[in-house]
This record gives sequence, C-alpha cells and structure tokens, in this order.
Amino acid sequence: MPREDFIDVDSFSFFYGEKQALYDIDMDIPERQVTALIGPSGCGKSTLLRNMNRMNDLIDGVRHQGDIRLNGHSLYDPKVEVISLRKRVGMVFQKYNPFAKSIYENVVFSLRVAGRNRKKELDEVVERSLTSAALWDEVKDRLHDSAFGLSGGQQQRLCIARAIANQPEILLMDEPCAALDPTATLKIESLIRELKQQFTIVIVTHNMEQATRCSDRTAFLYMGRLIEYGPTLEIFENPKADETEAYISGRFS
Ligand SMILES: Nc1ncnc2c1ncn2[C@@H]1O[C@H](COP(=O)(O)OP(=O)(O)OP(=O)(O)O)[C@@H](O)[C@H]1O
Repeated sequence: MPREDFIDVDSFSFFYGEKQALYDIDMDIPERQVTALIGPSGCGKSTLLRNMNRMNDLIDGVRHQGDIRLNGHSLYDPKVEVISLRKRVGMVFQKYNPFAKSIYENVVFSLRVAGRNRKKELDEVVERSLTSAALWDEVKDRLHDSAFGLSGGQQQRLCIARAIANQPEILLMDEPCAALDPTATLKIESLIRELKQQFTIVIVTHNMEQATRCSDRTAFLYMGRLIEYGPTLEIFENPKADETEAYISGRFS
C-alpha cells in the first residue's frame, strides 16, 4: 500500500535570518502521487520545496523549527548524510541546466561522481532514465552529442533523466515548465503523470491549469502559511478558504 504520509511535514517553520518564511506547516504528502504547491509570489513555495532535500541548508543564517520526515525518518536526524539524502530526493529546476557534456554523460554524472564507471551499468542507466523521461527515442542515435544541441523541452527532459538516474524515491520540481513553450510544457506534464508510477512528486507551479492537469493534491500557501490542502479537484472546484478562492479565481497573483 502506498504510504499516505510519505513526506510528513510536521509543524515546520523556517527562517532566513530574522525573516520568517514558513509558519507551522503541517502536511502529509502521499507516496507515488503528484502534489502541487501553489500560491502568490513570495508565499514560500520554493522554500518549502527546497527544505525537502535540505537545499536551504546551503544558505547562511537559516534555521528551522519542527520536522520533515521522509518515509518515517527525520531529514534532520544527525545520522542523515546530506549527500545520500540528495540521492533519495532528486530535483529539477525552473531553468533547464544540463552540464556542458554529452547527453550520455549528463545522465550518468552522479554515478561517475560516486565512482560507478562500469560501461554495462552506465549504458543500462542511460537507456532506462532516458526512456522514463520520454527522451530515448529522440536521442538514442546521438547520445554522445552535446546536450546543448537539444531543444529547451528536450534539455528539461534530459535534466529529469539526470535527476532520476539514481532512482530517487522523491522528485522535486520547481516550476519545471516556466521556461518552456506550450507544446514542450504539455509533454513534460504528461511525463509527470507517467513518472508518478515510480516516484513521489512535488511540483511548484504558478500555472493553475498545470496543477489541475497533473496533480492529485494541491496545497495553497499564502504569506508563509498553508491555507488549504486537499485533492486538487476539491481545491479548484470547492475551495473552503476565502484566500484560496480569491487566488484561483485570479483576484490576486
Ligand atoms: N535566500 C533568501 N534570503 C532571504 N529571504 C529569502 C531567501 N529566499 C527567499 N526568501 C524570502 O522568503 C519568502 C518566500 O520565498 P520563496 O522563494 O519561497 O517564495 P515562492 O512562493 O517560491 O515565490 P516565487 O513564486 O516568486 O518563486 C519571500 O519573502 C522571499 O523574499
């Protein structure tokens, strides 16, 4: 049975120095579903997402209260190594950012860093990851060409292949379609719906149609607080909070 609280955000608050960006967030994110974080600019969507793999630790002067547990284990347990955590939690960013390397070397980058260089294994990972990212057929004859020769949408799918090469449990996506045209966007959205069979996905989006097209659950944040969270259809068709209603009907952005 998939776990309902695969990511368990428990009374979580977060501060950049004096500035509090998140207030007492409680949220259970289910396994192998797509959960969308929506809300106006500056409401804390990226901050919450980036705490799920402790990326915010890299910023000076940050601190948190409360906890986030992955599959029952605290991210902040002193025994957790951040490097192994990042293997469990892959991330894809707004601006696709392949390395200045071949398509093949982009996909296997993290394996090479970990000293895994067996050609047979790498070949398998490349085929599996590119297939999962719906890119294999388009690139299988030019795996050793530069990643920069791909279109924007293809480069983003390559970044997804790179993020899943290590078979993480969770895939975090921070506005993955923001830099893409509508056709490339639809392709990534259908890919997201496929990928949830294998991964638990959390996606930040400004695009409400995108949230309705590809997420199972939606969380609406406003000024650092979680205002409403539930099945996507309910949030969009029957929002309970006035702020959610105002946001989804476009009364503020
Ligand atoms: N590195 C930082 N240092 C200080 N404050 C920050 C930092 N990053 C974000 N903030 C502040 O934290 C709050 C939440 O920002 P965050 O980027 O999480 O919001 P967001 O909802 O993702 O916004 P957007 O949709 O514009 O990307 C904002 O007030 C922002 O100014």
